[in-house]
Amino acid sequence: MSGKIEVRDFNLYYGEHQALKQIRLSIPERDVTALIGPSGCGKSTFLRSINRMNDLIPNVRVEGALEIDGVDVYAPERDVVELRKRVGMVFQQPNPFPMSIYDNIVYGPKIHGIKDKKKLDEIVERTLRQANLWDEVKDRLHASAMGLSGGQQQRLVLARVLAVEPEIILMDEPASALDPISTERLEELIQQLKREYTIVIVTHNMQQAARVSTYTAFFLNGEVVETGLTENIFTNPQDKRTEDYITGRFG
Ligand SMILES: Nc1ncnc2c1ncn2[C@@H]1O[C@H](COP(=O)(O)OP(=O)(O)OP(=O)(O)O)[C@@H](O)[C@H]1O
Repeated sequence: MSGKIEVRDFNLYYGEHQALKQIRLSIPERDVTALIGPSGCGKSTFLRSINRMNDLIPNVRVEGALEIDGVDVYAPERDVVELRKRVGMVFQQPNPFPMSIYDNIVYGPKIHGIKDKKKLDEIVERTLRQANLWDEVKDRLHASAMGLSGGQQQRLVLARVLAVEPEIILMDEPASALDPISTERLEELIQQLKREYTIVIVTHNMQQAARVSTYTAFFLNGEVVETGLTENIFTNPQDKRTEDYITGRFG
């Protein structure tokens, strides 16, 4: 069975420096895949390759195949705007736009041509409910998003991503700037969202990977060393390097 995202012999270079080496990975649909590994091993680079965020960095070159639903993300005819609509992204630091909660969410749908006020209102309520934020903000939708707590901002960013109806959500250490309670809420949310979305999450926190993901890929020095069911990776790793990393011998 092929995955939602299929990666074969994928290489990425920053100028002369090869940051990803012969990546082979199959990422299943409607589930959570965690990318783990020590700092600098290429996790974020790989994540950004999926929605071509690396295109924004000069001198980046890629080789090999990275496909979503069997279509190459790097094909010359690929529409990058449409790609980023299908593949949303949440970063380490919550990054709401400096505008109201409401305007943050309708920003994407408006760009994609939705103008009807009733439809926009529906999108705001639906996505804030999906992000478990509605009850906390429903009385202040027109207040600035900058007044929300960090944890609320991260859920708002997620609602903003959901507003353009993506299929895949990429998360780059989404909880690393959050307190433990906000982290727990975000992890619960990831569990809910995986029924509908394909989620790929980079995390430094191995307990978090174990809690939220079904599949894990272990990266080291730009390569995928091992990939499989999270419980197998954590309890019965096949590669000595995976074992050394998950038992805390390095990284
Ligand atoms: N914009 C860039 N220009 C040049 N080299 C880069 C750039 N971004 C990352 N790199 C290099 O690519 C390699 C992989 O970095 P990347 O950030 O993907 O690793 P990571 O596993 O996500 O690390 P961390 O966990 O610290 O975020 C590193 O050697 C890094 O220095």
